Amino acid sequence: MSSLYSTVPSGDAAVKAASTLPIIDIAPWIDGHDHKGRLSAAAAIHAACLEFGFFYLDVTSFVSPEEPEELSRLAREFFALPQEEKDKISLNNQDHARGYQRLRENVTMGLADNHEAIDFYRPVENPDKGKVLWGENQWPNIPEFLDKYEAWIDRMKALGLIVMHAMAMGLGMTDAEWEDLKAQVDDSFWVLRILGYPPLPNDDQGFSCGAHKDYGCLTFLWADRTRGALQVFLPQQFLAVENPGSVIRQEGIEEGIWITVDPIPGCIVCNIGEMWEVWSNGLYKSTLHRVIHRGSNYRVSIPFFFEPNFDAEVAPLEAARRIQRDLHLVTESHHTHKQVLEKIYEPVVYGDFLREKVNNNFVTGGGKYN
Ligand SMILES: O=C(O)CCC(=O)C(=O)O
Ligand SMILES: [Fe+2]
Repeated sequence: MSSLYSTVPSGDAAVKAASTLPIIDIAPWIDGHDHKGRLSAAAAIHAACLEFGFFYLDVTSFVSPEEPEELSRLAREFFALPQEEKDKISLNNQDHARGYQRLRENVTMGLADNHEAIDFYRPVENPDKGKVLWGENQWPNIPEFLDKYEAWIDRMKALGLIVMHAMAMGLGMTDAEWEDLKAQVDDSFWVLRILGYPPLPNDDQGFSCGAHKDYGCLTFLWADRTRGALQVFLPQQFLAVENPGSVIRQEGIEEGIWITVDPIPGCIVCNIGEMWEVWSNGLYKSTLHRVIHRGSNYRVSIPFFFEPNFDAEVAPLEAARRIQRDLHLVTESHHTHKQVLEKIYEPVVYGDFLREKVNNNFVTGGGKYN
């Protein structure tokens, strides 16, 4: 059910091929009767969240392979249009969040990201483009674009609830606790992003997408076959035993290494965002990742961000606290665990957190990933 996968080394000296991200098959959660299968998928997700904050989800039982291929074809058709055509759905026409963003318009930590993108958010009642995040989505005028993407959004929303349920089981939540958590995500304020990456020139020291953590709940990333582009940061603590010689010191962040996470047919890459850090009271960490695409092709990726409801009050879950207390009993003398136990994450209302983030980025001229 869970297997190991080694990624291929990229040319970048700071990247080592040490990836062992698990592949977790969601099938038992699609067919209703395999309780044991569900439990072991839930346990595998729990282990992956403790260790990496990233894993592959095998979705062959849930998504037909042609579906995302078709989305990618539609995305390429849009990105191949003349600039003036693309600018007709610019996010500046709307609430500065929904719409098309030009190549290098997004800035992460002071550097322009070498990608273009279209963003869609959950539609709102009474849209008002003068209000942060409260405008209307702008769809390209390409036959079938809207229908195919809406079908994908519905599918990813359903997957979001499935993975959340599996995570609740992985944390040992009771049915009642799961119902409470479900009520925070059953009207997800989702985001769909369609990203287009021309190759980053060799002499460009920037990034296709700078290092960031996702800020929400769950990210489901479908990407085309391009290899060596997406990189995930693994802190040293998880690598020390396996491969002590390969740890690269990183200035400004923890020690660790960047691994490449290549696409696997039939799988999407799943990672957890900062809201899961709060729910799990830091038991799960959302992980830094970035994109460096230096190949010769135009890369397309389509992340779907399954987020909490806009008004969800996200606070540490009792189930995570139970696990932390158990850990504490096992390792009572261990200083780090004492600190973990004492630190309680501040609750946040997801919509307030998101609004602040978007506002700040707008004021500072920063980007989505700052
Ligand atoms: O394009 C990718 O592979 C990753 C994009 C990403 O991390 C994001 O949009 O948050
Ligand atoms: Fe991301």
